[in-house]
Amino acid sequence: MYSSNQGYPRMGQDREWKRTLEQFWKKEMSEEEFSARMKKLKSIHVKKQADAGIHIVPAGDFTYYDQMLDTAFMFNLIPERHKSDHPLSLGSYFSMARGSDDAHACAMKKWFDTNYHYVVPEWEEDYEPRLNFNKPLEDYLEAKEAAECKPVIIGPYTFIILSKGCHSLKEAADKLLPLYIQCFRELKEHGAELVQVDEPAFVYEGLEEDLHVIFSIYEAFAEAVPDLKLLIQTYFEAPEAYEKLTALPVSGWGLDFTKGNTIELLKTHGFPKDKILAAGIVDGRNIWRTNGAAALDLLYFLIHEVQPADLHIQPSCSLIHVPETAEGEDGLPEGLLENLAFAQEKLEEVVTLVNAENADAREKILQWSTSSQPEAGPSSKSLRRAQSFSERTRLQQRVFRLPELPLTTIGSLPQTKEVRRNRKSFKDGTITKDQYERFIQEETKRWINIQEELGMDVLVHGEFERNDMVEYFGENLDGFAFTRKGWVQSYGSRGVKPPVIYDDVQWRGPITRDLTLYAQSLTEKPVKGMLTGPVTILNWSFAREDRFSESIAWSIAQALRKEVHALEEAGIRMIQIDEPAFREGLPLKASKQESYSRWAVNAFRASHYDVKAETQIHTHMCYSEFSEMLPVISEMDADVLSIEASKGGGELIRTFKDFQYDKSIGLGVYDIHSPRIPSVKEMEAVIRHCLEVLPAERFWINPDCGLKTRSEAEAVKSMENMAKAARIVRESLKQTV
Ligand SMILES: CN1c2c(nc(N)[nH]c2=O)NC[C@@H]1CNc1ccc(C(=O)N[C@@H](CCC(=O)N[C@@H](CCC(=O)N[C@@H](CCC(=O)O)C(=O)O)C(=O)O)C(=O)O)cc1
Ligand SMILES: N[C@@H](CCS)C(=O)O
Ligand SMILES: [Zn+2]
Repeated sequence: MYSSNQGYPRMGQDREWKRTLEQFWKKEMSEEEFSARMKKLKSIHVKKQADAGIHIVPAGDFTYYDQMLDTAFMFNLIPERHKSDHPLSLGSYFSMARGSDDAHACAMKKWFDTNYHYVVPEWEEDYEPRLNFNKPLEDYLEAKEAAECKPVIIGPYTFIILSKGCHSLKEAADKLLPLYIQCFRELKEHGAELVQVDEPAFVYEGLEEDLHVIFSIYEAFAEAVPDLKLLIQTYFEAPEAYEKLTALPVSGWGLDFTKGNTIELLKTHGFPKDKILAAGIVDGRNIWRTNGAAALDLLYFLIHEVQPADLHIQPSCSLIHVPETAEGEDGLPEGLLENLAFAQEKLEEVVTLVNAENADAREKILQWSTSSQPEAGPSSKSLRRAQSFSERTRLQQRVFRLPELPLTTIGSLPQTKEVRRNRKSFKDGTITKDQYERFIQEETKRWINIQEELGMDVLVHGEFERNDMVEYFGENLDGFAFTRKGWVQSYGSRGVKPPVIYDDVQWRGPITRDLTLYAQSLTEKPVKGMLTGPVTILNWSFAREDRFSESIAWSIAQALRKEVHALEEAGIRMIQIDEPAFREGLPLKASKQESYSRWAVNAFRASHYDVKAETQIHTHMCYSEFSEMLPVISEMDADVLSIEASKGGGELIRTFKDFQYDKSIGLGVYDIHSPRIPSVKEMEAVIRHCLEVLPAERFWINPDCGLKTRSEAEAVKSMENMAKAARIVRESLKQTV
């Protein structure tokens, strides 16, 4: 048996990777120094895995930004707008990721059901990809002296399925096939024996239709590089069409045994003889110790199915979804640390499992947490507002008297260095609570004035008091614990520190009321109260696994409802309950989606169902493909839903129209994740496209997410352009009346 890994966290224990990237972007470091530092970090990650005792260490998982972007760049899928005199320069690479003065960034989407965002590869018309360089090979050559390595690469099916702009799977596959073959040949020539080919898209239902293309791809690989062992890696669910798929001419399969019915599939259909099984036994998506007894049972079963020499034990997916190590996390509630396993601890578990024939190892395994099957907690109920949307909207229009195409923002305003430094000083005790709160108030006041000057119709307080939209609520509710360094990459250099839900969630008292009221006291215009919704708090935390998700979401909703009432009683009349993770939590298998949608909608509605008809409830979602989820989103019954519309907004709105979505829509007219400032014309065009589909009274105008990552100058200029665009359109609407 071998121990193996699929991918290592990139951030670095002290977020060295993030800091290196950001220093380079700020031009505080030369390209040579940047490359040298990144190379060093890459080798440290390889060494840490080898030192943990992992036999087969991945090479190629390290990136400067994102693995899908790397693959697109390697295959020369560089959109024309990002090409420069040196098309293979870091300038082009980061321009694709983050945009540049004259080129908008490539889109970002959630990676399956995770909070990690990948850069969406774009296929331009008639594009002919070519192999610019061989990234897995370069990383393999760098790593192979330090460890036994397995190059990893995103497989062609997944790469194409997650791309946009290609006409057909077949056509794109035909173009990519020779490039993959060249990659594989070069790897083989340089000594690689086994390559991990990530095909997580094999878990999607509907795969059957594509099986003939998938077969033709992998048959071509088998013919072209017969001596190289390809191991297809799937994760996050059991693969579809298991029996047919496992007949592919590859050397092995990586399967996730922590999700879906993978074990049943093997029990029913067996595992193909003489193939490698890379068994994902240690959950790569949570931070809990493995249930030792259950893992041993599974291991005994697998040993009977597969020759030990063909059995690799590994985490269920890449470890980029968990923090690097729990070592040093000594500020947690008593008894919690012993139950935690981050990446390093998970690798130790893998190594111990491989040694399970040794009695000491077995004893150790049996001491790991024995969390039982989840117990039922409170279950959700279907509660909803007493009045229909049309009744509510009539009353609300009388209260708010907003202009056509009302202008607003999504909540957060720039979290500048100064904001973060002040919070750090408060946490370190170098400034007092009073000083910190005064600073936050001053920043809020300054930005209320800026928003007034820019002509926003509905203002926000700016969320300056929040480290993160989930962590902050966790800190102010009972039942959550916080790590010091539990950072997980969210996109590019940005990280989140998901709180740990380890106990019953309870409301302690008003969280957002005072600052929202303070902001409201400074302006005649409405200020939106700003909350993170129950489903998002759940999905972006590491939740206990001895309760069903439905019960936890329901408890969070009960706590948030008290916050909603505290705001309403204080006179706040618009409340936004953000649910950006609502779509992301949707199970990957269609057959499991209905149950999730039911309890997720119930939790969202339970958080506010008994507010007054005049109280306007907003919600916001971002970076999601939710057109197929519109019936569910409509059931959430929010008065206003803000969504991304800057790319293909018109088409998206058409989907809303076709579905007869009847509530208001906030058009996210510009992409906030890029430092690029969109022009008035661009945003005007987006608004006009949407107006071709639905009338103006249905729309609000806003950015596509919060502005916390932007600098003050970028935020002000973009908001100014957005307001100009809205006013131009308003004027032309008046003239056509
Ligand atoms: C909306 N999004 C979110 C997602 N998930 C969340 N949990 N939260 C989200 O908001 N998923 C989808 C998207 C992803 N978007 C983002 C956007 C921005 C960030 C981000 O900016 N992350 C920050 C870290 C934020 C944070 O928690 N900050 C803390 C700690 C700050 C810190 O690092 N302090 C320094 C000292 C600072 C100084 O002296 O200048 C230190 O401790 O060393 C805080 O503000 O207090 C990031 O930097 O990556 C994430 C996801
Ligand atoms: N209100 C939050 C939503 C992010 S999804 C923000 O503006 O940052
Ligand atoms: Zn958002």
